[in-house]
Amino acid sequence: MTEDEQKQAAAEKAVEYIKDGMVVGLGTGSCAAKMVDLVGAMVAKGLKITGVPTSEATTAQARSLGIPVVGLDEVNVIDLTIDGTDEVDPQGRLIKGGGGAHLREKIVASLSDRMVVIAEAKKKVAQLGAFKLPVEVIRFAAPALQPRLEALGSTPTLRLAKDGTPFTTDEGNYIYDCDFGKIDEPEDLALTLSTMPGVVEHGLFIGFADIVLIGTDAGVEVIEIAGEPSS
Ligand SMILES: O=C(CO)[C@H](O)[C@H](O)COP(=O)(O)O
Repeated sequence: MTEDEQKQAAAEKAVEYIKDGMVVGLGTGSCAAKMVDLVGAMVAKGLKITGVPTSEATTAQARSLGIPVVGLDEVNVIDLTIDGTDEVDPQGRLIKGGGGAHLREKIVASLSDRMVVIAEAKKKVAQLGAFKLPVEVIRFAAPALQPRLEALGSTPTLRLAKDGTPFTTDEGNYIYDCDFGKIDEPEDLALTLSTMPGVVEHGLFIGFADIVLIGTDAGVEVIEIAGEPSS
């Protein structure tokens, strides 16, 4: 199976968790986009599914497919969120934010009854940290935060857009991609980053994933994660 086929297989398995009438958090990224396409096909067949998109890109995709989309002012409950990931470890801890949408993604996931994570096989890792941790920061604070992120043991690189200017998130912030090497204590790092003034959100998702679906050559691996508090 190619990576693309693995993503497609994981997305197809994920939409089996969607029932008629559900409010569904719609993730961001190439794997999530395949899931959104499938949700669009379900809506076209007559299922009543309402989407809560996690980015402007996903909002545009969902609207183009005829999926009714709402903001957080219009929903009380999000039944299920389906989203991709950049890394997932055996405890279901994630690094997200490769697409720069982890702020909205984490908010939507935190409001959801369940989070289903979908990915191709290479995203499953023994230990988090080969993927640089995205840390979204307020622009005003960016120059001051670079040395502070270095002091935590990382090499932070300001993410740039294709034109060489700083990449700006949907919320108008910057992102430092932080190379921490292997992350021994993700919970401690998550807490440290969350308490730094100027840091808006980091890409560590701990305690969010309920089910992880990994597309592999042997089919979709279904990993059920035992519940723990999220951070
Ligand atoms: O966190 C994300 C966006 O902020 C994505 O879910 C993550 O980057 C995975 O994307 P892809 O499926 O394209 O590899």
